Amino acid sequence: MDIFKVFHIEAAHRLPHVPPGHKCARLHGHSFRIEIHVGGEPDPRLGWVMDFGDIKAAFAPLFEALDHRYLNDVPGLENPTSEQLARWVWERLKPALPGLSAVVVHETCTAGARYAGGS
Ligand SMILES: Nc1nc2c(c(=O)[nH]1)N=C([C@H](O)[C@H](O)COP(=O)(O)OP(=O)(O)OP(=O)(O)O)CN2
Ligand SMILES: [Zn+2]
Repeated sequence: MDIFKVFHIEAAHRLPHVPPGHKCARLHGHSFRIEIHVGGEPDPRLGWVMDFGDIKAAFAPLFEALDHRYLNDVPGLENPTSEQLARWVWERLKPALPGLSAVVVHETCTAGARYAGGS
């Protein structure tokens, strides 16, 4: 079973390593949608894998670090692509949320990245 909780983050960024003239070199912003997925078997009595509220509590420090920020200024996000953001969230959330199974970052309605550990 895989459960998920969705967070919305407003943030600005620019991509410093794109080719000359690429639009994403310019400062711009997104309403990022971040899905936090947790895997496991539902507890037989409670009927849930874990309380969605506990996912929210675990993600809270990261929400604070990302929401209404210039992502390039956040340590570890100097090149804030969707891929790097998904990995950044995973690495910081996994210790607090051992059942974490995937981090999905929607940068726009049509584009994003999914990270589930590994490469
Ligand atoms: N692999 C990646 N490619 C791009 C990333 C990224 O993080 N990983 N980021 C960008 C830009 O930040 C851009 O804001 C989003 O790109 P894009 O989907 O091209 O944005 P559009 O809104 O213009 O997309 P359309 O659906 O074509 O209108 C670029 N690439
Ligand atoms: Zn962008």
